[in-house]
Amino acid sequence: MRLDIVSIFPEYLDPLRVALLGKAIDAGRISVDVHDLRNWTHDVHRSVDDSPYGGGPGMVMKPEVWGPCLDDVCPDDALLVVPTPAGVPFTQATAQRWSAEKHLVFACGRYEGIDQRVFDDAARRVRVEEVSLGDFVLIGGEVAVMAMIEATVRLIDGVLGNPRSHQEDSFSDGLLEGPSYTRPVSWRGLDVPPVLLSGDHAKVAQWRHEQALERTRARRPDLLADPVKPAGDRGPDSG
Ligand SMILES: CN1CCN(Cc2ccc(Cn3ccc4ccc(-c5n[nH]c(N)c5C#N)cc43)cc2)CC1
Repeated sequence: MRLDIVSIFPEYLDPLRVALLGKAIDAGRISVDVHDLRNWTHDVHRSVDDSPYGGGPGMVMKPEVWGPCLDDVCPDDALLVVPTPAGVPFTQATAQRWSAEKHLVFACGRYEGIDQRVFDDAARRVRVEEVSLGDFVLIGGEVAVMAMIEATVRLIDGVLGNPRSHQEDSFSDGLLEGPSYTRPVSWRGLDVPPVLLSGDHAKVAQWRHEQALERTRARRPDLLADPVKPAGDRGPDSG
């Protein structure tokens, strides 16, 4: 998988080159190129933003800068991902779907966002997905992009040391995973649940499922509430 990321703070993406993702880059399983949007500016001040039409707070990022940048960075067969608070929710199913892509391009906005015409124009030749990391407001797209990339790339064969790790992810069976334990068997007066020491794999599996259900009921009843809702990713046409 090829990843291209555009930002006015390219150094913000440096953590992508650490640990497992760094190993995946070194192993050639993924390539990561980060582009400084200001390289596509035209003026001495290297301006990337301007006041919003119709008034309102803050500034909006200029189409005359983003357009030429995406013309250069995003080929027609890539998927262009735009993190935004107004996007379709990013979920494990989104990550699963994206993990099959050959080329992802991420547009990291700042200020109050990017002129909408940038994506309306891009959509004339590439697939565009405007996606939100969650119901909270960040200052820019970089943190969201790093989370989305990590969630997506870890699903690519060979990136995680233990392939079973993501096969038993939270959400993969629709439930939160239950508690985990390791040595020592007793710690500060707290003991590991005896069933985990029993060696009875069927009982361990049953107990873990019960714990997952109990935790999901307590913390995420919404995951259990609507059996009619489509189980997986509703994809880019979900409006
Ligand atoms: C008058 N209007 C003007 C717009 N604001 C909304 C608004 C728009 C952008 C920003 C800052 N920002 C800029 C680029 C960018 C990308 C992603 C995210 C982001 N935040 N939270 C997520 N889950 C995100 C993701 N993924 C935030 C971003 C902040 C607030 C309402 C009032």
